[in-house]
Amino acid sequence: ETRPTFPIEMIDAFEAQFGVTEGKRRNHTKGFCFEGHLAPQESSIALYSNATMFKAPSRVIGRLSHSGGNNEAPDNQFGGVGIGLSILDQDGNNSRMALNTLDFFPVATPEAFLALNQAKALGKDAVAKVKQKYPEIGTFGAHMAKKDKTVKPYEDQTYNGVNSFYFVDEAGTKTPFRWTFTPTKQHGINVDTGTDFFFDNLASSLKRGEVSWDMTAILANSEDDINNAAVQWTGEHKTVTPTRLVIERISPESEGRCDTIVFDPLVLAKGLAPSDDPILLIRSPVYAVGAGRRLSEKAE
Ligand code: HEM
Repeated sequence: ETRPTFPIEMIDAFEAQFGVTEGKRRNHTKGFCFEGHLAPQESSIALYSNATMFKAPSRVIGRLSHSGGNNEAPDNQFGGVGIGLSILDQDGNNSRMALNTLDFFPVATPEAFLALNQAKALGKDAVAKVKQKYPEIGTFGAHMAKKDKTVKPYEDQTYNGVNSFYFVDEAGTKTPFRWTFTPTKQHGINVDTGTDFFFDNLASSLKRGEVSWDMTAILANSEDDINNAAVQWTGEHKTVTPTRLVIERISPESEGRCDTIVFDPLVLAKGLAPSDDPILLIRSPVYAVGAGRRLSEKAE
């Protein structure tokens, strides 16, 4: 149970850390829109989920973005990136997803994430204190230190759901899983690089061929921690790839259809359900508070 003011405190912490770009998102601020579709793949998904999006093609409006609240985040330096999807299936149901390039989350609870972000606005000493209180931040830091820091365009990234969800079948049986979107090929960097080349690179990749990801679900083993996003699932896992995300076209936010969409991961059609992961459950009200601020700035 989190206090009602938590989402406001969380958005205030992003604003203290990054400042405000009026009318823009408070996190994942820099990005652009795309449109595309989902193409169903493995019919064995019917064992786990009766979602329409896995049976018939769906339309997608999405957004690719840099993590963090810096609207000038450079494309030519390593950093986290993300993808948001708003999926309209053939029965008219809408589902939303937002994934990023983390292998697991730095903290297990909303309270720890708030403390970490408030500390980042204050400086190194404050962050060191938060790290002492939440040792999982150290585990995460050690993992990130070993990660390949090669700059990759949005279309070459693997995106992870980080939080767990459930597939739900016709009988209501639930199967816990985590998403991982794997690019079906590597496109590489094909344009001049600078602080802003991701849009042009994706435009060029689209001209050369299909830009797509296999949307693979990693099914939980019995010992996996479902409700703790700070714990990575390791070892052998059963997977199923119910569908493929295909990008058709991209547009700047000012011209695209994604800008007013809130990629709230709790908007889910039948066949999918959220886990009890507290990090997942807090995202919905936090994104809503952020959306309230940015959309009212636009309305002024
Ligand atoms: C407590 C944890 C988290 C907080 C407080 C948080 C906060 C936010 C906020 C404020 C936004 C902007 C929302 C908007 O204005 O519409 C955002 C966007 C986003 N978040 Fe999170 N987030 C959290 C966890 C996560 C996790 C675990 C993931 C991925 C696995 C994720 C992926 C994304 C992505 C991809 C976007 C951009 C979506 C778009 O293009 O609008 N976030 N987040």
